[in-house]
Amino acid sequence: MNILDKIIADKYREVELKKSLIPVSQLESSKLFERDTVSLAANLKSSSSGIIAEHKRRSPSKAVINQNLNVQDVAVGYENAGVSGISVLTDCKYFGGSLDDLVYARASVKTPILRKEFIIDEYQILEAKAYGADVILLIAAVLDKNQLNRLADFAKKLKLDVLLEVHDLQELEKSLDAKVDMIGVNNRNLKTFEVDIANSKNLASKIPDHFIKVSESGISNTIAISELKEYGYKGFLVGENFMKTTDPGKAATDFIFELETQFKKSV
Ligand SMILES: O=C(O)c1ccccc1NCC(=O)[C@H](O)[C@H](O)COP(=O)(O)O
Repeated sequence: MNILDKIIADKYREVELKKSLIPVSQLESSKLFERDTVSLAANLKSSSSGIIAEHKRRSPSKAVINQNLNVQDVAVGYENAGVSGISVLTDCKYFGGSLDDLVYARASVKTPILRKEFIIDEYQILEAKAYGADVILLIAAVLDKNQLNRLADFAKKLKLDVLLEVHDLQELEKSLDAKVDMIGVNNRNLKTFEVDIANSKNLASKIPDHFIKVSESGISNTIAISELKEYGYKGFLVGENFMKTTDPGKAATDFIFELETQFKKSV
């Protein structure tokens, strides 16, 4: 069993337990459930920085990244830096995140928030809405075509944006009918943890133009972003590169400043 299989097996058990503890009616009656969501896709289409900055305490590939930060400080720091979106990991066992992190981040910023989770059931999409997310992630590696289409439709009905993540051509082809806003190409192979930015470049031409292209993982410098933009990418998910510092907000500010300086020099 690879790590992704383990995460998903645990996730099915976790979701069943949660369903038995908190009924759907309770999620639907939460105050945040009524909130108007903000579109990450719209932000990425406009001339925003394109950076989706992640709150990530630890991960299966890197163990501890940073356990000493307050999620609200991180979210506010990211928003002040001018990111286009904020990604909050809510998985506890493998990433040290929680739905509380999502609520605290939501309370502190207006920037669109992605619930970064291994979604396998509609219940988790209701949770995303009830705890203040604007966007959900669907991972093609762990869902069949019917599940992808069904979960994407469900999220869209709740006015959530959908980022659909693929790693290879087979996963991409299975995803093309889903009514999603963004296709994310993960540069990290979630089964082996190998990271290669070339993955985004290789798949770019296979993604139809009506999807906003997002490149995910292993992005550690602004040169990589300039290169990815030439392949049509509008969004860039960055986690560890910011979170490994003592001040992720400042790291994101410096990164976006460098990106803008680079852009001005090129025109
Ligand atoms: O990051 C991992 O080790 C990982 C392992 C198994 C499943 C998912 C994993 N990461 C989730 C992500 O997609 C990343 O957190 C995100 O793309 C940011 O990546 P990075 O900038 O490399 O931290």
